[in-house]
Amino acid sequence: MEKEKYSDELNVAVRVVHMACGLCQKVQKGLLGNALDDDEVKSKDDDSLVTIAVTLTVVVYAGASNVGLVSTIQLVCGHTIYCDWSVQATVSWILSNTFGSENVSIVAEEDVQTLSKPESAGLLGKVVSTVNECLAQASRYGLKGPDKTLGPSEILEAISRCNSNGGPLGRHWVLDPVDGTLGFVRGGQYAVALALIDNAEVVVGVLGCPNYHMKRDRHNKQQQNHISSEVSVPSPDMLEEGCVMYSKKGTGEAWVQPTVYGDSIYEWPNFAKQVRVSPIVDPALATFCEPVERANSNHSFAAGLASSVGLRNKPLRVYSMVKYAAIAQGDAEIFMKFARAGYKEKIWDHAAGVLIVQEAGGVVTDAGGRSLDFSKGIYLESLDRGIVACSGTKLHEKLIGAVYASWESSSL
Ligand SMILES: Nc1ncnc2c1ncn2[C@@H]1O[C@H](COP(=O)(O)OS(=O)(=O)O)[C@@H](OP(=O)(O)O)[C@H]1O
Ligand SMILES: [Mg+2]
Ligand SMILES: [Mg+2]
Ligand SMILES: [Mg+2]
Repeated sequence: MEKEKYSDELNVAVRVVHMACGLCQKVQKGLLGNALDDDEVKSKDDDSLVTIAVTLTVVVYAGASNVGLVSTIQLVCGHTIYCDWSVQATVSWILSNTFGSENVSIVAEEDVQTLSKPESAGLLGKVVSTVNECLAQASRYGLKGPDKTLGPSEILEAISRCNSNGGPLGRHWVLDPVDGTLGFVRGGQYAVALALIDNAEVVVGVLGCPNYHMKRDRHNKQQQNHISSEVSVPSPDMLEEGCVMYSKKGTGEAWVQPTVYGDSIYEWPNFAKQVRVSPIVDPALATFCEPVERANSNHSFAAGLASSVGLRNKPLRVYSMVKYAAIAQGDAEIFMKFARAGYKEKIWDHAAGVLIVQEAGGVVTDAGGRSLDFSKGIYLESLDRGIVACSGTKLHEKLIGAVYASWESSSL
């Protein structure tokens, strides 16, 4: 692939995901209010994950009447939904405005059905003001925002323009405006995921992880800037909590930047640091991550595989595509997801993360060892049982072998 191919797309995608992370962080802060103090924010010993320890649910239950509980739950749902729509509108508007709406096909998670109803006027008002506030920051990221404030119909139009079904031919942007909804409302991990698919191949992947920090590395010699010619590199001790990870197909490289919004010490133009998967090949030293909710992945099947290949560490349960980011920067070696039979995985839940892990040196396949097929529309059709992402081929082969063996023995 020529070096410059998809550079403009990557450039814009990284910037708009940075903007969207700022939007989400503001909404999440509003959602959690002032209930969380600094000492409630826990860092793991290895500094790999930052997790807010007190979930919103606990905050709600502590001293709420049933009426209060119901209204708080409604508030939580409202916040989540308006954040998703706001990000989708923002990304859609920027992509269409930059590349021309006639050239842009976007496959995204949200639609405008609920938002267009008369009873959703209040919610729509919030989305409109949130999007305009975010787009007003566009120039800070080197992007062009609208000349005047967008009205409700323009915002609805931007959201509903993301109604492409993708497919095997041509270019399609793929967007999950907020992935890991539960993580978002619980003050934990979530991601903004944007990818570009060209003729069924993921060619650009960007993962915004507002609560996940880049690996601290005092002696990193590979700080570079792909997004701008100027760059400011502050002291590595002062790293903020959020990051944006990105990659372009065929480069063999994946990069991470700290987020720049809010109180961040960073400013655009931002610096970038290369990420690489973990070198660990011994299963006894490896860590696997998986979805938090049992409803989303079969924890006991994953535990069986883990023990049969000799994994000893406890699983790292993390919301959202941050799991792919964790593999890409070497915080964990394996990600497994085995949804219940009948559930069909959607392309926006994986496209960006898969490319980033692969370009950072990892391997991602279905549980039968086949590549994921992004050519069949919004679903990963014919996915064999689940997804297995590893930091390298040795661990991957062991896990796929274990899936095969467990299947054989269960069908005896
Ligand atoms: N039943 C079922 N099985 C498997 N997967 C499902 C299921 N239902 C939903 N989803 C999709 O999973 C996305 C969230 O995945 P996570 O890894 O964050 O799950 S978890 O909350 O940590 O358990 C989630 O993405 P978001 O909706 O963007 O949060 C869904 O697309
Ligand atoms: Mg999702
Ligand atoms: Mg989502
Ligand atoms: Mg969802």
